[in-house]
Amino acid sequence: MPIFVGSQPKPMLVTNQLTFEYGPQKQFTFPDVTCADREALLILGRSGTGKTTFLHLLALLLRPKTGAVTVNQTDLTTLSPAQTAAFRARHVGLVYQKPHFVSSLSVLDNLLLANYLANKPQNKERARELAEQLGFREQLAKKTHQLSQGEQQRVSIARAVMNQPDVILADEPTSSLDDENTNRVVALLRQQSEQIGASLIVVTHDQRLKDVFKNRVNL
Ligand SMILES: Nc1ncnc2c1ncn2[C@@H]1O[C@H](COP(=O)(O)OP(=O)(O)OP(=O)(O)O)[C@@H](O)[C@H]1O
Repeated sequence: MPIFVGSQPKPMLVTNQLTFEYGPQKQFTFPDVTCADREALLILGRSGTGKTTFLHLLALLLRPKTGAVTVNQTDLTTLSPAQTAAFRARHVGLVYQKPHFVSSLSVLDNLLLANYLANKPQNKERARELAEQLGFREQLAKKTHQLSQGEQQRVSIARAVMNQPDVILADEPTSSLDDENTNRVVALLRQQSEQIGASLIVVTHDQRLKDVFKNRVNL
């Protein structure tokens, strides 16, 4: 259940007049979005409209040309690159379109890497608990490339919530999945974000998610 401050939910992530360009031929002006504390927001757009770009701006993996991104009342655009990386590691959980793992490490060590990058003690118990909940407990000792695509997706979700972030950002988490696995992944994202009290933002072109999320923005 969302927690309300007075009659208004507290904003967790807010963008203001974000623009970006890859070059003079590729310029973007994004709509302002607000995601309240502990709420879920779906950002829908066709392929090529800049969804990944937008998500990377929200995480400040890309710096906007103009505008601001505020997460939990911190304007990320005012932080240095080192401060941004530290803030992201502690407060933002990212589920990438294609999973990025360190292939030489086991599944367990990929999860623990999230703790390391956030400068937090390695929490094996949490990694095991998440693996149990997300159904890959038996795979922890394997290398990530030995997992199926669906299993890798679930490891990505676990890694994103290892540090109990304020916000989870997911890029096209369901586009390559069948209906059954789509429902499963959405349920897991929702369940995990509710469990840790995080806001959840999903960007996608997957129209199947349209009716699952009450709050929606079109890119
Ligand atoms: N590094 C880059 N340099 C130049 N152009 C880029 C770069 N990355 C993306 N683009 C272009 O910007 C546009 C938006 O890309 P983006 O990946 O954000 O779209 P998307 O909506 O996520 O697409 P998809 O749903 O197909 O993944 C595309 O036309 C893409 O070719």
